[in-house]
Amino acid sequence: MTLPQIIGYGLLTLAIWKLVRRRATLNLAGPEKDHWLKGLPFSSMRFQRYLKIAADYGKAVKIHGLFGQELFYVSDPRALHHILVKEQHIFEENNVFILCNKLIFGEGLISTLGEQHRKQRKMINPVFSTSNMRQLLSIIHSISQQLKSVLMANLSADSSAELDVLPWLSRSALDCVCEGVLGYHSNALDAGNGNEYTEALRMIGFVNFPYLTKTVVFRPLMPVVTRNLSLYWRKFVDCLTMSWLPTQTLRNFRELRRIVEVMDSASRTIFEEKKLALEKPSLTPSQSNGTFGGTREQDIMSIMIKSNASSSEADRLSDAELLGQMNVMIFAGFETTTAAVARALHMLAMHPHVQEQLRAEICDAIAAYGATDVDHSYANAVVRETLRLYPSIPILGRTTTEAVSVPLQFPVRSTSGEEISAVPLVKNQTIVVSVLAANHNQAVWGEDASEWKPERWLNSSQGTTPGVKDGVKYPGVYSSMMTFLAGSRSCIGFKFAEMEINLSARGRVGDSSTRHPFRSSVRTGRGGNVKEVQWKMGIFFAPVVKQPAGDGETPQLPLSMRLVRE
Ligand code: HEM
Repeated sequence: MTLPQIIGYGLLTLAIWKLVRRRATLNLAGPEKDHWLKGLPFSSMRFQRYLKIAADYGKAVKIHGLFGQELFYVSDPRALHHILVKEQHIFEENNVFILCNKLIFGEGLISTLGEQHRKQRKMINPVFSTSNMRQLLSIIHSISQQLKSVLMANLSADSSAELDVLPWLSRSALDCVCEGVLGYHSNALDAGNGNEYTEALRMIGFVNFPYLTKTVVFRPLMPVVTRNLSLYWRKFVDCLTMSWLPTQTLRNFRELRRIVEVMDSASRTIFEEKKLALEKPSLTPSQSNGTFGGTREQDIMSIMIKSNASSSEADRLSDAELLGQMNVMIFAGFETTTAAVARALHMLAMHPHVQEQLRAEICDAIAAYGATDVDHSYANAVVRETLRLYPSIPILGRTTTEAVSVPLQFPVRSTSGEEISAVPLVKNQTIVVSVLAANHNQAVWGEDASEWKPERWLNSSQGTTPGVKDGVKYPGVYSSMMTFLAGSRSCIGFKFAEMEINLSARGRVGDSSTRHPFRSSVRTGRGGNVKEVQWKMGIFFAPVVKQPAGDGETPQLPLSMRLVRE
């Protein structure tokens, strides 16, 4: 055995020992663990399982993770307000999450805690104002048009054709976030024109190769490695990434490291070019177009750099912190929106009547106003309902920094069966926030909570507000749903995301300039097998084709599409 392997196994044993010797502390009812090692089985049926646990045991439940670790699985509205808004400082992201994000993306929002995070939010929040987002509308719209052209090139005039739309939606989402956040033309939709940076960014998504998921095995080791090997930990990583170490996991790790290096070097160049362009406004746009295509100064990073430069010294972020935001935002805004647009198209494909109604509304609006950015209420309803029912990030973690009691809206049972309306937690308790169960909670969304019904958002004008019942609602930043979370660590880019998903989804159904929109329906077929799409739950949801028609693993979304001529 080699030295790095001995150290690796040693650290793993230490981590396992720490986990195994944990005491039972969570006084809550919940399902038995299915497996002594794995806890809850992470099978492809996780979606239904996570909902069933909340339906069977209530909105605060004890579940088990790896090595029997007790997890507080929570979707109660009052508890989530307490955890994410009121006492957020007691419920932080865990060390492993923060440290890994810092190693991969630098010092951006998802890599910082406490005062540093608060300072960053204060600077960045105004950058995502509605007026700044509206400035980006035309850029997103033109990328949506380009997506349309690419899809149309794959369709013949009259007959329908099957098309895996997922890679194109992913490329389009990357172009949107690169243009919107960096002012960088990634040209991902122009498939033959990728450069090293664009390819590296594509690789951090789930569609191409989920390096972040596949190297997850190293994550628990990171705090131990960085703390105990201090200055030498980089050397340790060098050993791990030596080319002669054979396993696939290590190869994935090496590839992730290469991707991080490409991202880091490119974002530094873009950052320097931006600073130069802002310092020397006399340069013409073509002079200021640097290695990566220059900036229009409307993008989020340009606005952020400008506003940072004019803020007080106490509020100002360092260059390293500004740089970190670039990588973090590309990551945070890329596959989350890909998944949401893909899900919206899939839902429209399965509900032709909704698709028809949406198309009619879009065509009517265009006939009446002739504009491309009229607000479409039915399109908004389709997007909202999709984001509610299928949140791109279904569950997320937090850890308590001190012992605390969490109040509940809806009482649950303790381990011994008595009713409790608050849950005492010890320090370092791992919490699983279930966005999924919150968004499906019948107590606030009604008995049809798990049905896809865009109309529920239209009825709100008749006096009922979706997601509010008897004064009880979730604290989410977006329409009372938890998809973009709540409080000071909620999604900072939700307005950007909503705008992009809305334009991408309605652009596929009705189009203002050509009036030759797409129709899609789920494809049946080849070899007599129906291509049934299933959404696998991981860090994000990803569509795959069920066996035997597909392999049940490769992310893809085959739709049958045809052009509709009026
Ligand atoms: C459908 C699309 C999206 C969904 C569902 C989504 C959801 C979320 C969620 C749940 C979080 C909290 C994560 C956590 O606490 O661990 C988050 C954070 C974040 N999101 Fe989004 N997001 C989306 C799109 C975007 C976009 C387009 C951007 C940027 C342009 C963005 C930027 C961020 C950032 C920077 C954070 C970290 C905020 C912080 O820690 O203060 N997101 N997002």
